[in-house]
Amino acid sequence: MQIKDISHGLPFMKMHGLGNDFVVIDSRGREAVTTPALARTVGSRHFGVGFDQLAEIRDGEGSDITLDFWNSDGTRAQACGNATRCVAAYVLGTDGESITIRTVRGLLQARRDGDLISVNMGQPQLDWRDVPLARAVDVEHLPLEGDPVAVGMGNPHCVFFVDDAEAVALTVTGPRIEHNPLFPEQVNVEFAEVRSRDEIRMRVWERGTGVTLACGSGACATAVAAVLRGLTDRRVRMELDGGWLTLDWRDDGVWMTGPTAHVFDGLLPPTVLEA
Ligand SMILES: N[C@H](CCC[C@H](N)C(=O)O)C(=O)O
Repeated sequence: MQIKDISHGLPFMKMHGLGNDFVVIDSRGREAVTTPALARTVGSRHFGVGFDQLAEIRDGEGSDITLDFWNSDGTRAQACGNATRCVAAYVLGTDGESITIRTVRGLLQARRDGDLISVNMGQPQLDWRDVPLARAVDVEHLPLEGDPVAVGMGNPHCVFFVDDAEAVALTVTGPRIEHNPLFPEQVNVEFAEVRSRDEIRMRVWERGTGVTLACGSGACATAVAAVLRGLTDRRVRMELDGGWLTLDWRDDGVWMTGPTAHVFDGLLPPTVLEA
């Protein structure tokens, strides 16, 4: 798919991890093409292809590949766990075992795990400046109703522990928290119901996108928050609206394991490059 001449159309792949869906553009060997306007145009579910995130693959920088993430509102995301796993599956092909991926957040490692793909999403950021938060507060107990935990996974997350995740009004509470002034770069919002020491049910409102069926970095942040609160062990299974992930907070970072799917290959008209 590494096509250099894109004057007649821009090839893309539609992929998803647990229903968290992506347009993937392989720009290795040429200039990157994504702009905020292109992301918004292609990201519209009415007027474009539609996606939760766009992932653009670029040549590696001391890594096998470099990966940039965009939300459907045209903003950048520093991390996207599910897209990282999908792109890893594509680059690994049938024979590859392990690759390194440069992202804004640093160098990530992904590897095949049977039919699944695992990625090390790195260590969580637990200093308020790194999340980032607007002022010095206890990240384990934010001064917000519901007593949430703030966790950075390259991107910011705010994790609420609730009795019943199904009962949460995601579209009401999500945007309210996303735009709370405590989060200068806005925030992804997770609602987690702890079922046992090794199982969590989680639902998510994503910054710049809205309700999605799953969020990999959000799943990592939720697993970390649950460990910090003493609610679960370091390895948990997590049920999201779109399926299951396994999270394991190890000495070298938070590993996330789950399925990936390639849906179809397509060609965007050259006009998207003028947007
Ligand atoms: N779905 C992604 C996260 C997107 C995060 C994005 N909404 C942001 O602005 O940080 C994941 O699997 O990690």
